Amino acid sequence: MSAFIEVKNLSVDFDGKAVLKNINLTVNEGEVIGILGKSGAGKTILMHILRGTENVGHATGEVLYHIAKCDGCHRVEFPGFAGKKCTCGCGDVLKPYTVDFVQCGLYDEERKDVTKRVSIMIQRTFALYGDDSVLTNILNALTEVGYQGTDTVKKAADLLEEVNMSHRMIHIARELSGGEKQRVVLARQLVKEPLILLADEPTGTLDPMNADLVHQVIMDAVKTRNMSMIITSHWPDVILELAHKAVLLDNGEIVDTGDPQEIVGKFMKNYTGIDVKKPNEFGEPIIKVENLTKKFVSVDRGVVKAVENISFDVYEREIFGLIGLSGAGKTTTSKMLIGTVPPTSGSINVRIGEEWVDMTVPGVDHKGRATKYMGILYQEYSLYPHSCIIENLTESISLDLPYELGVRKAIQALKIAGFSEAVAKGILEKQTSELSEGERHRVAMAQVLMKEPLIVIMDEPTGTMDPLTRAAVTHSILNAREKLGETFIIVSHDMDFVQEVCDRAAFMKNGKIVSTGNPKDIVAQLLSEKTTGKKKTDKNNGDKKGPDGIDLDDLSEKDEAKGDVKTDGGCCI
Ligand SMILES: Nc1ncnc2c1ncn2[C@@H]1O[C@H](COP(=O)(O)OP(=O)(O)OP(=O)(O)O)[C@@H](O)[C@H]1O
Ligand SMILES: Nc1ncnc2c1ncn2[C@@H]1O[C@H](COP(=O)(O)OP(=O)(O)OP(=O)(O)O)[C@@H](O)[C@H]1O
Repeated sequence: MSAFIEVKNLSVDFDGKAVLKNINLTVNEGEVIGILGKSGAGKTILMHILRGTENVGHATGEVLYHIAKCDGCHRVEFPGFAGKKCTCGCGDVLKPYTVDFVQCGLYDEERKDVTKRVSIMIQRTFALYGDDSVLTNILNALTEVGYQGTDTVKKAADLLEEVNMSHRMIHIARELSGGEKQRVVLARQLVKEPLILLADEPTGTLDPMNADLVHQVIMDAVKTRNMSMIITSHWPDVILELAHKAVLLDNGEIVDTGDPQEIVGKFMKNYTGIDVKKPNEFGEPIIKVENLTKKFVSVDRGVVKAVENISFDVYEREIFGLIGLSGAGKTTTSKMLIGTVPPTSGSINVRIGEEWVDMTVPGVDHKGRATKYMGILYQEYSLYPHSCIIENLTESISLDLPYELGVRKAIQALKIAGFSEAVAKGILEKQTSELSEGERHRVAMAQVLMKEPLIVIMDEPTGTMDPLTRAAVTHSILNAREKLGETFIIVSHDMDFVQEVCDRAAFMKNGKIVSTGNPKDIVAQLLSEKTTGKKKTDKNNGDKKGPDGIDLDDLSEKDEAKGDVKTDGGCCI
């Protein structure tokens, strides 16, 4: 295998602050490299440098793409093709070239020839035309790369088949579930016939079953197309399953490279588990939910029963988990709890002090009396982009405190959200764009905590966290509960987190709560349903294992049966 990319002594800084330090890395033709590292380690910066379509900080060193290129049509192939006839059929012979992304200007043709064949999937961002159908999204992608074949529609259909999305061709993109969106993103990227796929946390916020489906289609594409891939994931299992070689990035430096098993072991060596004791007893009920139902009317799906007749109590100081596959009704439930989505029927009462507040009655004198003591971290959180971090944690959320007190509280809240004291102090004056995705997510968590809520609802709080950061946050949540007596409702796909942090959990399926109890038992129940339908991918041969594995199309039909698509445009009834 020839070296395709060689990164030599690459360093990147922003105004003198180093974020990548002396990186050396080789990616061979068809090789899959997994990058592990804590939040803020520099994974995304490295991916963007390799993508080569934007200037990222101030870079020194070399990022060499060894390629074979046709002088006539500018087609680029792996270096091993040098001396062979051009693959586009133009008749010219491919010649060896090396392009250095550090030296070469952003708009230089030689760089653009290479970046045309580099694809990226970015964490938490579904780069799709939301109002267009899935098919139109792929046709647009073909137009964008200048595809002029007479078989454009067939080509688009083939790509959708490759990512197992043939059954969703005419669906509107924004109405797809997260896992489906990610598969369409992949199809759009495959249009470029990439030599390398840069996958930055492609499945961070998906439930285990959808994450498996996405990994499977990514891996199948990598095998059948003989692409190289660099994948970052905070789930060590993903690296174990997909990568030939792993790299451990820490604080901008590569501290180890080698066999994925060995590197994952090193990454996890400081993971000590959680030693905060959970209490056996809680206070009186603080939330009472009875026969709660929410129906939406959707243009293409008619009436969707997002939540159907659920009842549960949450006790003061309890950490209560809501788990279930994508589309089960968890987010809708949490939005009804905080009062942003009105229920179709049923009741939600929240106790503030000695008084019960009916959350179904709007107005400051009704549900408003409770909502000011409740905080929610949305899955699709956002920060104020034109304010720095300390402003985001104070003025922007109308917290009127003397500056020094604001800073003190902000540092406390950032520590609960998993930042060390030194890092918390260091980021206060930074703009949100200067933080990594995981760091921004944890600032949003701190923003919720700044308002001293009695009840905290967190929707997918660990989606962007590596296991070590997650352990720090688990610790802090348990400590916060012990010291401050807060009550938490945690909606999560992260089964380890649910088991570690929650006192009790409810399993939601098709809008209903099917069981409530000890988090370990509830997680086991969800996972047993997942494994019944799981098909594994082997990184070495791409075969789909498991005679009992069910077909992807079967799974999709199940998704459809449970209404596994979101419709922002749907209205409430
Ligand atoms: N535009 C920027 N200006 C200054 N610093 C930045 C900028 N973008 C990122 N950084 C810093 O660079 C470091 C690495 O960021 P990066 O996004 O690569 O982290 P990451 O490993 O991908 O983390 P995560 O897992 O949280 O996404 C972080 O400390 C971040 O604060
Ligand atoms: N505004 C809406 N209009 C129409 N249908 C909706 C709307 N919001 C949610 N739904 C549907 O309700 C069902 C439950 O969605 P919900 O987001 O609550 O599930 P979830 O369990 O939180 O999923 P995820 O884990 O993917 O966030 C899904 O079928 C979803 O498509």
